[in-house]
Amino acid sequence: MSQRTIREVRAYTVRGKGADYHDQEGAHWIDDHIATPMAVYPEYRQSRRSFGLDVLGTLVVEVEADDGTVGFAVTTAGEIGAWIVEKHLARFLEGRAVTDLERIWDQMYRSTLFYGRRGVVLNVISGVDLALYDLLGRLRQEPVYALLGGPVRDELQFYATGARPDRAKELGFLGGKMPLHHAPGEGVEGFRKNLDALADMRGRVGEDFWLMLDCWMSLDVDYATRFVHAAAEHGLKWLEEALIPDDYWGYAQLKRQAPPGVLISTGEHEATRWGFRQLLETGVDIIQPDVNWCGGITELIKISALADAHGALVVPHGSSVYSYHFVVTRTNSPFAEFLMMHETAEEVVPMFSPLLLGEPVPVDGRLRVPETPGFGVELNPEVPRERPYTH
Ligand SMILES: C[C@H](O)[C@H](O)[C@@H](O)C(O)C(=O)O
Ligand SMILES: [Mg+2]
Repeated sequence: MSQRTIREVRAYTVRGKGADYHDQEGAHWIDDHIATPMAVYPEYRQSRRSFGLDVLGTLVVEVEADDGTVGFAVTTAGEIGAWIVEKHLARFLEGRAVTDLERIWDQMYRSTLFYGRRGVVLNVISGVDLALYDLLGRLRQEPVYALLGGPVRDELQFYATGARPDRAKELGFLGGKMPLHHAPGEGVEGFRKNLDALADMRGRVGEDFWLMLDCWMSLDVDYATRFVHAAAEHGLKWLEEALIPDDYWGYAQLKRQAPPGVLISTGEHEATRWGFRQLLETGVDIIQPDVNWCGGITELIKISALADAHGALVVPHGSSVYSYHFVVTRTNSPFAEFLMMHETAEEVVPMFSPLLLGEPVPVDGRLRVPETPGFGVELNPEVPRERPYTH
């Protein structure tokens, strides 16, 4: 490949499903009275959309090389993300070599420190970084996993996240992770209902199937400690994201107080090597960076190495093909998450459906990552998109 440069960067928005998988319409298990940090306010307990979980929508970043080859990626950042790409970040890419991944990442990060560091800005940086990897793969005619050192295993194995771990077992997954439904504000009755739901599912799936609970930042240390001890009796494999992401001290305390045998996991709302350094120092067992949000693959490489040195597993949150190409290259990521986006979590559907064409899904809980160049997916031309800003 002769030295290619980047000709143009473009940002588009898409509404409904796609990379913002919380942007669903109608009844869906992912918005059915799930415990959240907003559950301290009773009026926001039933629906996460009621407090705006779906406000961002999907961002599509396209990066075009000087020979017309286009790489792209999708993430959760919507119109605000499109503005950041077009009005701020494009300057660090256009005219640069397509191989300048480290310098471009570093300039995007340093130049946004005064309003960035985490959250939506890191979602956007991730989207740009992933689009660059996609472009590089397409230009070299190689899958992204080959750019990352090649696979360490022939296929991925998945656990499923959704309301129906019993169905996940029938579909061949390693385990099932359910949302916790009741937050501390729902009192003793809520605590009991949370435990009953776990006990009931344990009864349905039998003794050996992995069962995990996702608390989506809703608990406090006292509740989480009491709950994880009670849940250990029902063979809980891990308790996920029990506390708000900023409470590193709480995670350290929870890890110290948790019973041996139940793992403590977190990190889907954490970003960058510095955020994960703080998290790893708490002693948590599994970190769950989302490659669409934590800084992209350029940053996930660093986060993963840091986790390996701390003896922690890296099991990335969701993010479909963007995770699969990474997970298959790392021994400290022995399995992956599959988020069940089917309304009742009874069937396997592509996570970002209908936005991507060629998005692979696990069969019998397993997947051989396709060898197609880049991330191996295309944008579905039938999904309407808009370019709200230009530069
Ligand atoms: C099911 C959870 O509440 C979230 O919607 C999901 O994104 C998540 O936290 C996960 O781990 O998949
Ligand atoms: Mg989670």
